[in-house]
Amino acid sequence: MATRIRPSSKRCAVIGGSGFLGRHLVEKLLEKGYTVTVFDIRQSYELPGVAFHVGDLCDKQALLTALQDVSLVFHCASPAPASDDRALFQKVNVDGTRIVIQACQERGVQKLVLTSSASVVFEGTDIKDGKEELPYAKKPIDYYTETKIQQEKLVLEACDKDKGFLTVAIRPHGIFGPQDPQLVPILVDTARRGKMKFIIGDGSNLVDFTFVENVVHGHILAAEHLKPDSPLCGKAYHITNDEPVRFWDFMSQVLVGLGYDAPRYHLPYQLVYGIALLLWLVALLLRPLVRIKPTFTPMRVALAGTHHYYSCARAKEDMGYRPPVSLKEGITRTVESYPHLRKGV
Ligand SMILES: NC(=O)C1=CN([C@@H]2O[C@H](COP(=O)(O)OP(=O)(O)OC[C@H]3O[C@@H](n4cnc5c(N)ncnc54)[C@H](OP(=O)(O)O)[C@@H]3O)[C@@H](O)[C@H]2O)C=CC1
Ligand SMILES: CC(C)CCC[C@@H](C)[C@H]1CC[C@H]2C3=C(CC[C@]12C)[C@@]1(C)CCC(=O)C[C@@H]1CC3
Repeated sequence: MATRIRPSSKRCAVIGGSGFLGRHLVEKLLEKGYTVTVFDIRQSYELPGVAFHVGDLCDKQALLTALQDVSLVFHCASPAPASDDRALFQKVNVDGTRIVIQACQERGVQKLVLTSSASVVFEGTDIKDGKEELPYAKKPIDYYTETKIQQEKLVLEACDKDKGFLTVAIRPHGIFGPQDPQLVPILVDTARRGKMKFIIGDGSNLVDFTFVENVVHGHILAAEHLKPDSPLCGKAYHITNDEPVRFWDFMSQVLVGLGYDAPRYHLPYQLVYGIALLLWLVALLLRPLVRIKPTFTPMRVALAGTHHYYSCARAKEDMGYRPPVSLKEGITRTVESYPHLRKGV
């Protein structure tokens, strides 16, 4: 009987490798001596030593081609939460992830590391030092989160030590850092439109913002600790900066760092949430006629006005995780990376 030669454990693929987190992950993997294939719906950069495969992860044949001789797969592709497209989230995050699992199994991939999200347990009300044991949200805050829950379940349930296919899910929260197309750009855009004057609630709510390099570190540690006899198999792990911060202090530090004023005036949380809900309903009703994208969505108001921070004790215990970059340093490096978003530029 012919013996199957297993590909080197340092041959990996990053699905979603053209995105914000994916690109940082690819750069770190290269630095650590991995051979990297990127599979993404678009190619956003070129790097020596990286093989790009442009394709949709819902296309199994394209994935099978990209995953040839790969032993480790990172899956960090997703439509952007802001797209708010229910059918697309279902197609990519759920049906597409099923296809990713099948393709990995058919190609003899040994390890699959999924980028999930800590929001899979968030229902819009306070979470303080949340552990992984919290149940999945029964009422997820949006379609994106609803499909991230299904995606995580699919990947963790696929873990099969007997078949030599091991899976783990990383749940980051509030990723920020250089090249992020969402957090800082949204914030600056809101400030430039004069809408960053208000603090929703009393401003004391604590949140995790996680520097992108720490999230990358968590992914690589998880991949390297994922073995048949390790506790990681089929489990989810919070990866944070382990420094919960007041949501409005974080926003203010970024804004002030870029030359804008920090928000000052307080608005009652329930009032703003109610208005956001109303606007969302109006936008939904008008959708067949016109597409409106309100700044204050109920999801954003909930994120801005509640506590949501998570314990990463399990990652510390099982894989020796410690965040390498402090929040202060992360904010400084992030602010410096956006010279074009400074006030007056
Ligand atoms: N950013 C954050 O704060 C958090 C992110 N996450 C998770 O981390 C992961 C990475 O997020 P982030 O880097 O911010 O997101 P990005 O949007 O920057 O990266 C995702 C990448 O996946 C690509 N992609 C989308 N659909 C497909 C598809 N059908 N086939 C192949 N590629 C596709 C995107 O292309 P395109 O841009 O063209 O759509 C993009 O290049 C996601 O799974 C997200 O859910 C979890 C918690 C927090
Ligand atoms: C999961 C969180 C820790 C990370 C949140 C990322 C984004 C959802 C946020 C980035 C910029 C934020 C923002 C608001 C809400 C949350 C963000 C979109 C507001 C809309 C909140 C209400 C305001 O006063 C304006 C804010 C603009 C920036």
